[in-house]
Amino acid sequence: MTKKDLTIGMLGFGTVGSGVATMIRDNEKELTQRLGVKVKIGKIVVRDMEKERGTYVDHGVLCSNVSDVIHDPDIDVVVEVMGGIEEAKYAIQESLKAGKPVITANKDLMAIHGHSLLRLAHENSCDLYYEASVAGGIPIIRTLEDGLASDRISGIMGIVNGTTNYILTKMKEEKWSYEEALTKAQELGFAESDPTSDVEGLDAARKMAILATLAFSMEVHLEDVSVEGMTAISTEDLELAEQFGYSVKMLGFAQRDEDGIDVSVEPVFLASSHPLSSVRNEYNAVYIYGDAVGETMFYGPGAGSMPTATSVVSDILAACRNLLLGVGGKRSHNPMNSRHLKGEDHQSAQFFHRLLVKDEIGVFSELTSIYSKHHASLGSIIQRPGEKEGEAEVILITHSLSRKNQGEIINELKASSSVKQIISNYRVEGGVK
Ligand SMILES: NC(=O)C1=CN([C@@H]2O[C@H](COP(=O)(O)OP(=O)(O)OC[C@H]3O[C@@H](n4cnc5c(N)ncnc54)[C@H](OP(=O)(O)O)[C@@H]3O)[C@@H](O)[C@H]2O)C=CC1
Ligand SMILES: N[C@@H](CC=O)C(=O)O
Ligand code: NA
Repeated sequence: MTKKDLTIGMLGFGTVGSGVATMIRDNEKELTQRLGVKVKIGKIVVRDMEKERGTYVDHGVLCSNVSDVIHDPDIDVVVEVMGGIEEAKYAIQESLKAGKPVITANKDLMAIHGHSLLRLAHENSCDLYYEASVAGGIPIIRTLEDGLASDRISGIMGIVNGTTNYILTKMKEEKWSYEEALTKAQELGFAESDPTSDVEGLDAARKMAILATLAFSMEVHLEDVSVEGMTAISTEDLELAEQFGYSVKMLGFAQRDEDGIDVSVEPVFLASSHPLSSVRNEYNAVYIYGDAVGETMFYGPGAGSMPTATSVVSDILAACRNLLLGVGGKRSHNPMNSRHLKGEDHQSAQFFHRLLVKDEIGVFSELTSIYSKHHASLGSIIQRPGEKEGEAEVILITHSLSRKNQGEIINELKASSSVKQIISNYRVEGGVK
């Protein structure tokens, strides 16, 4: 291909799209130097042509029809930053079929249709890059695809949703209510338009499915991720965690051993000494265990206009470079390992249980016999007076046990006449204190 300026067609001009346009304008010199040719935005598709735009844009480039971009022969690279599933999927498929490399920030789409879209990209000798879809400003996809490609990854633990980490930080440090913190996260623009997917863990689950696919070279699907949201976490739980040397974090896990893989998103009591415990506000961090490298951690902003644009524009550079060299779409999407999900009997973790029990002789020994019957040994067991006469609170931290056994313990505790309430039940990570 002879070297000419390259033209981007962008689908969407919201938080991310406007950051991309700003970066291409402000970093023009650096980008041109790195690529050897100039990159310019030729067209931008928006929904509302009349809307006031905070970022400068030549109104001649705005259009309202996706087809105006994907079928325009002058557009070399398509950037999908409009979000949603069906229309975005159609636009990406058509662009790839038309031989145009695509960059997307769309985690919702990649978590569901990523496998088929990546195959389509390879079949059409086009690149499909999606760095911004997980941990917006952290180059985590490149890290798994390239930086750690030589190693065998056995586990990932990550804070991959900025909204929930922001809420938990503000509830703990500023004593804000859950509602206040969520409203502020929405105002600051990190929460999804419907924040249910943030607080119920679905946004993090999508990101963990994408990361697990890359880490384990396996087709991990969104349905493979077990998800528990954060809405049941109380201020009391946060205080209690602190007293015991933990912080409460919404963590994504992807773990693999000889029994298979286990991918989850859940609220966790994380030891305060663990590096992920110090990740505050809307920041993201991904902790990766490789057999050879050992422990690594990648930290940075997980969302926001310019951090996310950094990943999108780096992807644009990579796609443009390949286009100029005529080597686009060479990376095949061909997971090496067949997917085998662990059953609950092979998924193990430690647990923190807080129970309200009758303050009577024999209750303590009944409790310990329930735990030992289900093969749970206890790291700590503490009894405190309850608020009412005749009640006591018991806090138990188990050693590692299977989720199956933990489920059986919970069922038995619920059925016991000595147990009035299971106040809280959390997975514990980072060592029993
Ligand atoms: N915001 C963030 O920090 C991050 C976002 N992402 C992902 O990036 C993508 C974009 O997010 P974000 O920029 O926040 O979203 P916004 O809602 O801010 O912007 C969406 C843009 O797309 C346009 N648009 C939406 N639907 C259509 C449609 N059907 N036809 C034409 N134009 C359309 C909108 O037009 P109009 O302006 O006229 O309304 C708007 O310009 C999403 O997939 C998101 O998950 C990923 C990482 C971080
Ligand atoms: N809602 C998401 C935005 C980025 O993916 C988050 O809070 O992390
Ligand atoms: Na990223």
